[in-house]
Amino acid sequence: MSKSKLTREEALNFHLEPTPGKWEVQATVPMTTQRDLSLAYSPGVAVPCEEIAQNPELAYDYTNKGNLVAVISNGTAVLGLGNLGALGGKPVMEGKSVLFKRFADVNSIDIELDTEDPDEFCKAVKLMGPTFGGINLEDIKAPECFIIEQRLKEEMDIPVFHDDQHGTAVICAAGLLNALHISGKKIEDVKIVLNGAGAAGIACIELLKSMGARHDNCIVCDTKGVIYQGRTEGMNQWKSAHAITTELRTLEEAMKGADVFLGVSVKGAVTQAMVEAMAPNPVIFAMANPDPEITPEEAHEVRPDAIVATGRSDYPNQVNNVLGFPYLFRGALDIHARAINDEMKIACAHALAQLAREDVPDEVAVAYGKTLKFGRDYIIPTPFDPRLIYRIPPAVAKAGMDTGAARRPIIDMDAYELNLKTRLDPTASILQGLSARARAAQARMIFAEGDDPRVLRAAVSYQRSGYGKSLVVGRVDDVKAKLEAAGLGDAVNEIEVVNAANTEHLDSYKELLYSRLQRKGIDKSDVHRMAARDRHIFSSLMLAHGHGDALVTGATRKSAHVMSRINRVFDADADTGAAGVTAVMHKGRIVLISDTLVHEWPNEEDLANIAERAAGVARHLGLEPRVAFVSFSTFGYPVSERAEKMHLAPSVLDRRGVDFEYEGEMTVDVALNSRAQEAYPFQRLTGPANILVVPARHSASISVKLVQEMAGATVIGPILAGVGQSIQLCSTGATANDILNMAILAACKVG
Ligand SMILES: NC(=O)C1=CN([C@@H]2O[C@H](COP(=O)(O)OP(=O)(O)OC[C@H]3O[C@@H](n4cnc5c(N)ncnc54)[C@H](OP(=O)(O)O)[C@@H]3O)[C@@H](O)[C@H]2O)C=CC1
Ligand SMILES: CC(=O)C(=O)O
Ligand SMILES: [Mg+2]
Repeated sequence: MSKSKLTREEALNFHLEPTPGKWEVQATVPMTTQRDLSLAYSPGVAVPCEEIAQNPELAYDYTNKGNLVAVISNGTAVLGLGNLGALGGKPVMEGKSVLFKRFADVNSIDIELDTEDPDEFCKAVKLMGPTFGGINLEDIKAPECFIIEQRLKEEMDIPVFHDDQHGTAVICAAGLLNALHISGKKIEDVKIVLNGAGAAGIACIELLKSMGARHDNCIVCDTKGVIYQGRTEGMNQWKSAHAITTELRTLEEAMKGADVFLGVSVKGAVTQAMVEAMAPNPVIFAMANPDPEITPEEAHEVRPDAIVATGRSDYPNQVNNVLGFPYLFRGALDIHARAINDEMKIACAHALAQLAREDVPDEVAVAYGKTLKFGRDYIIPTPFDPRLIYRIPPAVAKAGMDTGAARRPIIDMDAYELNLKTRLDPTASILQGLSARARAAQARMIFAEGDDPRVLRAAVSYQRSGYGKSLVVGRVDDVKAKLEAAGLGDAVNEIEVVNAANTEHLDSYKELLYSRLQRKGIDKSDVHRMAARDRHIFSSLMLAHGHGDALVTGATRKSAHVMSRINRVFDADADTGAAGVTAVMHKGRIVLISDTLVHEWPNEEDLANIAERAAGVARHLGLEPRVAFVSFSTFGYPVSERAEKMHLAPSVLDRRGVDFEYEGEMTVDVALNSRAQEAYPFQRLTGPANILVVPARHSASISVKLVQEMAGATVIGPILAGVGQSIQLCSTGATANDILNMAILAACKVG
């Protein structure tokens, strides 16, 4: 893991928490009552069973087959790491499964088969056919992968697709189309050197030849060097098909004057001298994972005119099959395809190439923290481009329908595209955007509770993920011991540990504190104790003096206690209009609830302030605010003294003339459900509310915790808004990852 700042510990922790591995199964139907049980299982389940037995096509309607893909491997070519065995490859296969879900809403499970025998492998996969809508073969070494895929394609009636072959080939072709366009060369004319004649290599060169590359212009190399006519060592029929008549014998010789280098071999297989010998404006796709054949830095050092791509996300131009397999299968599943054929793959390559040439939406620029424009450093869309989901599958589906691969053609392509737009979880892009903004902000983050191992892990992640400097308040020896116990011993030299004993600013901190508290019955010795011994106060003083840009605390003490300490230094209280806003995310929906932190029992003016604070947070998160003042009554019924302030709060906002939608009072179902809103045609919200202003802090806490515990919603916050300083409070049950998320919010100054 050379370039990125990921450490082995982080990689292991990521896989260990919150539960071992990377995914779990969830039911999509209610499973609560006796009746649910009778429907989901015996006797109700018998009905769809009988229907499907009569007409197998109905499995696409009554089971999850139509949106379920198996990622199947025997672990014989795990990335570029070699034969790690079936179990050794499982983390990669679990990873592919979650990528399917994240990028194309395809449900996927990984299956690791403990065999290197193609017959056994094929038999196992074929027998599983009824379960799945498609089979994604992964990380199976050549030449067995060719035999396996060919046989399964013949024997199965669902798409069988070896991702390392065709996924890679499709992305490589898309990137190459654009790279050649930029360097002003034609695919028919260029001399291509391919290093690696395995699964990925053979498929790449075949696809490029089918798109116009000339056989005699393509030199293929493997561990034995150039594959030439008459070579006998290390050969197989798939390599032979690409053998050429040539005197060249080594990769080094082949690279002289080459226009294009394609690497799907291993780390470091290419030297700077080889790259130096290439033709003007060379194209170098060093696609080996996790480390490329040559790094972009090394290539550019000797050839500044090169267009360089790798398989990694931490360099520009990520030529990686993650841009292909989710969308190829999405398109194929949506037409109940029998196969993914060449036309579908080529359509995918062209759609990807085309997308990269178009204007990049702002949200992508935000997510990557930089502007992307078609050119040498942007020849292929980035994996987080939100257009991929609605641009690539329609192209694939259409090609499948045009070539007879569809069992159920799509009639209305416009409706299909609209449907694809709604498939992705919007919360993922919100978090992604925040993370990019935090990275751009490079905030010096004060972590007040350096004696807590979760906080220390979050602080190390914050800094190592490139968000900025971590300033940890704690004792140096204690921090060191706790980092060592967490397996992060080397991080003690990276993060900065600050405390009253090692700061030169203690006197000015005390001065500020005294000036604020002298008329509140606090004397100088109290002030010394507070500044020197209370980490929340000490951290707040650091922030007040600009000795850090933002503060995260609250993981070790209840928020009321922490707020009282912060308020010694700042005015973060109800009188000054501060408010706590909690983001609740569930099933692709995000709702902000407020005030979850500051006001105990707000009046209508306070409620209007809270709405304004929450609207500000919503806009920071990229949401257009729609506020509902919620209660147990809707527009005055039932009449109740307790609901009156919720009834009056909208009129306070009317008076203020704010620039966002608001309405109330109403019950939560009316607020969140546009059907329920139809019963009140006069109401002014243009859709379901995304901000709920609740009557009191207890109802805020009850609502958040109820959806968290009952529905398993993801909760971020409370975000402290309206303080003028960036301070975020974690909950005492926060994990290291939750704390990191709060630091990211603090860095973005969301409050
Ligand atoms: N960026 C992306 O999206 C993808 C990247 N890859 C990467 O491509 C690489 C190969 O994967 P895959 O095709 O599945 O694996 P295979 O095992 O099927 O093939 C590996 C090929 O690389 C050749 N090779 C190994 N070492 C060298 C070397 N030093 N010089 C020249 N050739 C060498 C092998 O030669 P021989 O035949 O002589 O043994 C073989 O032909 C991996 O690094 C993988 O991570 C794969 C898929 C997608
Ligand atoms: C990306 C991928 O599939 C590989 O490196 O094997
Ligand atoms: Mg792979």
